[in-house]
Amino acid sequence: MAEVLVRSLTVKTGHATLVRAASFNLSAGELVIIIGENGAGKSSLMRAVAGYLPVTNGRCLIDGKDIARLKPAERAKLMAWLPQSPSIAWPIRVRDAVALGRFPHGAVPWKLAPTDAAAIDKALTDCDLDHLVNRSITTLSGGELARVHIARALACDVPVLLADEPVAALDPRHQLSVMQLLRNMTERGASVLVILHDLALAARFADRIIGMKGGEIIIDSNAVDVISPVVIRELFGVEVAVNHDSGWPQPVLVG
Ligand SMILES: Nc1ncnc2c1ncn2[C@@H]1O[C@H](COP(=O)(O)OP(=O)(O)OP(=O)(O)O)[C@@H](O)[C@H]1O
Repeated sequence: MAEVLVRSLTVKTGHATLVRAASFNLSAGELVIIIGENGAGKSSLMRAVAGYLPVTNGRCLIDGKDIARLKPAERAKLMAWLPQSPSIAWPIRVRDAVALGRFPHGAVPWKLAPTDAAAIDKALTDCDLDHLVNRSITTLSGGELARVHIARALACDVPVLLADEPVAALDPRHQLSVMQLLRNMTERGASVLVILHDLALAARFADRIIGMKGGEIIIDSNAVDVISPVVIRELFGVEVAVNHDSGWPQPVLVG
């Protein structure tokens, strides 16, 4: 279990400010979802939290330790980051690609401890990849490959998971099952931060939703507060009607 505290985080590159004074908490057992228009700064914020983008001002702490000061090996034991467009350059088998997720625990694919093998097998099954374990990743469809990357992140089995649009390439059934997997992780105590463009999925699964615009956090609240016509108009410049019949706010584009 781990807690992430982000305080007044600013990221600048050249003359551009990608993230401006962002502050939020990600506690153990929480699923927090970031939404916002293209270019709002969501990925930049997540990359900075993950320690892969230099922070200009502010701090990002994990259990009180400054993430930027952690050695990569220490950080990898605490936090997994699934980028928006992950890539593995070699034509390796699906199972070996997922096994890469066990590197932070000292595993190598040709010498897996029983705990490593169990984590890999569970991630493969959870991501509906059992029938593809021996396929080369270069032969997979876009959605199948996306599920391999998600499985690799799940196999890390670390306290904090950051995932940048993990379900964008998935069909509705796999979108729901992956979001449910993330929810299950939080129920076991993990802290999960996800970027999503699907507002209905965000509303259904999030404990909190962070709305970003122009590099700033505009709102950080529950789904009912964020998925409202006023806030969605401010964040995205579109009109929505919101239906609450299913127990969570479901936005529908209107006009
Ligand atoms: N190295 C850079 N130099 C200049 N501008 C950059 C750089 N990296 C990112 N940006 C800009 O910063 C802004 C935020 O980018 P970011 O990738 O964080 O957006 P995002 O909210 O994740 O968008 P999307 O929904 O399209 O993935 C964008 O306008 C992008 O063009």
